[in-house]
Amino acid sequence: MTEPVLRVQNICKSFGALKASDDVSLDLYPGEIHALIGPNGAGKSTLIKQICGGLMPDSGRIEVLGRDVTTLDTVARARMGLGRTFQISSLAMEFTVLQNAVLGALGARGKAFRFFGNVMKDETLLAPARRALERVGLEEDASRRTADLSHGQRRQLEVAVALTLEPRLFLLDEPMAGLGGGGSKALTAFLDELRHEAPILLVEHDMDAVFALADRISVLVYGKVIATGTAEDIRANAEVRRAYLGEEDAA
Ligand SMILES: Nc1ncnc2c1ncn2[C@@H]1O[C@H](COP(=O)(O)OP(=O)(O)OP(=O)(O)O)[C@@H](O)[C@H]1O
Repeated sequence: MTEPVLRVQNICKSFGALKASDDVSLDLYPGEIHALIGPNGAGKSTLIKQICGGLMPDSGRIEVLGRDVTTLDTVARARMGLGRTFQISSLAMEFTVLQNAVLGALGARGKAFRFFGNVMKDETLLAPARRALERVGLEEDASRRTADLSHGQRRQLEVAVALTLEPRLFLLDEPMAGLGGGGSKALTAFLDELRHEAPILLVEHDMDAVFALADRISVLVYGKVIATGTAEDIRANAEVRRAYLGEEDAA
C-alpha cells in the first residue's frame, strides 16, 4: 500500500484550559487534495502551525515522508519538502515579484541572507524563482513591484514562493481568501494540476473550491476532527451539517 506523505497522529495542543487540538489525526497521500474545514476558531491554524514546525504539540507525532519530524523546526521541515502559504501575506510589498520569489528560494534552502545584489545574481536561486513564476503565470510580471499587483496576483505569487522549494507536499492556508469568482476559478484549476506534483493539505473557507477539489475532507470543530471522508460523505454527515454546514446555510 502507498505510504502517506504526511501523517499526523493523535496531536494534542492546549492553551490553558482550551484544547485547540484535541487528539487530531489525519494523513495526506500522493496525488491527493485533503481539505481541512471548520468554523472560525476550530483550530485549523493551530494545527497547520504544528505541522509546519512553528508550534510544538503537547503530545502526538507528525511524520513527513515516513520520517518523524515532531521535534524538527520550520526550516528543517521546509528543507524536507514541506511547502506552505500563509493566511496573512508574507510578501515584501516594496520588492519586485522576482525578488520575492528569490527570497522564497533563499529561505527554503536555509541559506544565510547575503547582500541583496549578490542574491539576485545567484543562478541557483534565480532559476527556481523564474521557474516558479512561470508555473503560476507571473513571468511577465517579474520586474513589477509586488504592491502594484492585484490581490489575485499576490495570491499567485505566494503559491510561486512555495513552489520555489520544489516541495513534496503543500500546506495551503486559505489560498482563495479575497479572490473574486474569476480568480478563485483560475486558482482552483491550477491546484487541480498541482496535486499531481505534490499533494495538498488545503485549509479553505471557500466551500465551492473545497467541494470541487478535495478528494477527502476533514472537519475540525472545537479542536476535534468530527469527520473525514469524500465530499459526498461530508455533505451527507448529519453531525457536520449541524456543526458546520448548517451554520453556513443559516448565514
Ligand atoms: N497562541 C495562542 N494562545 C491562546 N489561545 C490561542 C492561541 N492560538 C490560538 N488560540 C485559540 O485556539 C483556538 C483555535 O484557534 P485557530 O486560530 O487555530 O482557529 P482557526 O480554525 O484557524 O480559525 P480561523 O478560521 O478563524 O482562522 C481559538 O479559540 C483561539 O483563540
